[in-house]
Amino acid sequence: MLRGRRGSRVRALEGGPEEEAPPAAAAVPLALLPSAQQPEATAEQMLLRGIFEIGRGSCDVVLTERALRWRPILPERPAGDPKFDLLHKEEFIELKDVFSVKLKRRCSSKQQSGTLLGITLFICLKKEQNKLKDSTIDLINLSEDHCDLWFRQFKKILAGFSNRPKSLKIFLNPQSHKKEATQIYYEKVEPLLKLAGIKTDVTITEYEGHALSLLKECELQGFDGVVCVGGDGSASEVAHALLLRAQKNAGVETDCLLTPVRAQLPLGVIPAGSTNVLAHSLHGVPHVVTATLHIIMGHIQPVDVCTFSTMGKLLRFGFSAMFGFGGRTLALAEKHRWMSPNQRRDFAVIKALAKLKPEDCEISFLPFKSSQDLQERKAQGSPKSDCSDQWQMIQGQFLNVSIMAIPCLCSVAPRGLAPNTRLNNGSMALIIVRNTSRPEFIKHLKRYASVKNQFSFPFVETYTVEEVKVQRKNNTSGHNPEEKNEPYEIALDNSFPWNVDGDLMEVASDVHVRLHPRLISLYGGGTEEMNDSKVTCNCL
Ligand SMILES: Nc1ncnc2c1ncn2[C@@H]1O[C@H](COP(=O)(O)OP(=O)(O)OP(=O)(O)O)[C@@H](O)[C@H]1O
Repeated sequence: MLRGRRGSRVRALEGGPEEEAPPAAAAVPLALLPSAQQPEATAEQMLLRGIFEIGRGSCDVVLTERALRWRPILPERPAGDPKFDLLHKEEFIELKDVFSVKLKRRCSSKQQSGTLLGITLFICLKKEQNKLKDSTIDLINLSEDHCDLWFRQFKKILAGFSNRPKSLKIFLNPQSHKKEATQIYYEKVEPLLKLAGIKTDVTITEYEGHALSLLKECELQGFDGVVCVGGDGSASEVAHALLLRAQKNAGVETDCLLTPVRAQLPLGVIPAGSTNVLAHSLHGVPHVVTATLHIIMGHIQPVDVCTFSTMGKLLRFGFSAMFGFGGRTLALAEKHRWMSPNQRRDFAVIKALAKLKPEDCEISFLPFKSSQDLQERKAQGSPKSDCSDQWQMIQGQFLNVSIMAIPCLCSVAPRGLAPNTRLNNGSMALIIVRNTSRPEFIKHLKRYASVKNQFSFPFVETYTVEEVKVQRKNNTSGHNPEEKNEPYEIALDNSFPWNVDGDLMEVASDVHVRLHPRLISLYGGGTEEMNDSKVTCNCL
């Protein structure tokens, strides 16, 4: 059993912003508050008081609306004993960190339910670097009546957390990464969901696009959220499907989509793919138990989403995109699916570097206007819609262009591919890498893994934007007819692949990317800055 030090709170998770019960739940871990701000036990309404054995001794235990507090019961203070205060110090947990309660019984093969020993509380602990961990606290008391009273009170308190899901629709991609998603789900995720009393309905996807086609029609009434177990491709497909469904339900035309409606259900992402950029960005770490506990605790974050359209037609919803080097690397990796995920990623990076070529493009973008900027413009009498004058245009030869609504944390870029973007700051990062020599470009790529700024090169430009339009100019510069290439390589030389959330998107014409603030809610908690992350790409 994991327990806090004497005199301290068992260090548990801080609550998400939409945590509802108990009424006065704090958003900051209490242990971090100055002592004057910590809730006084006396100031809270006491619900129950009794004696339980916790750890090795009997304790005086008090349950209030927001915390469980206990103090060891010690004999009279011996005169001048300095250890007394230390031993007598109070410990506590906040109830918002409790996700399940069970009666604890001695296992017995003969009896159906063994002798009652007490109550077990299941709690969510915060570990280092954004990780969460489940743990237990045993409250030992052999009295059936006593335990029953406390057990019912804990159940009542847990039922008050209305933001926590009670029923989830799960999509699991058995082919993700090295085909371990099924094992991850049944060994690590399902036991925790069961413990928390969450009902599940699992669909194992059979082909690419399966989750999308099911989500068009399937009944979602009665579910509190949808969860995807897989990599970025799967998570993005489910997010896209939820948003399409929301437009259809609201009767919104998806062509010329200016203001899409929000997805109705929150999405949980359990990382089980080759790249887990979405889960990593959401939780600060691609950790299965952390992702599961955020879902169980009902921690929800609204997240910005982009629409990708061409000629007024919606292509898809997504969180991030790249073209140029990033698009070609993915296209090459997809052609070599038979290799292991790491092998094909390294192979594709090296091959794309060997055949590095710029895209001749015109990129127009609408710079991000903060609400303060807009108020100032309004005060000057210019409405928001009148923004044609603000579009800026860049033309040239670009080695790589990234358009990202989320920071895109991943193993090769622990601070993120777009570290200046947040999950819901209403803007996208536009990162443009102009044509340069291969060694200079490699230097820039290597910076993603280091603590140095990857953008401090004269050939890299970054913008904070709301909209981007990409127009590809005739591009024949890359293909040398004297080079002996495989047919797919010639096709790749002439194609214009986009990497949208790790999925290939081939588009013949111009692409319009527009940001939609807080369009979907994802299960996840706030993240701490990562500073000593390990980098796991060794191909450069
Ligand atoms: N049964 C299946 N067989 C083949 N492909 C599938 C199946 N189920 C889902 N897919 C598709 O596989 C694609 C990639 O899956 P996913 O993202 O989960 O794993 P990955 O490729 O290992 O990870 P990443 O996309 O993060 O690199 C998704 O676009 C999804 O639609």
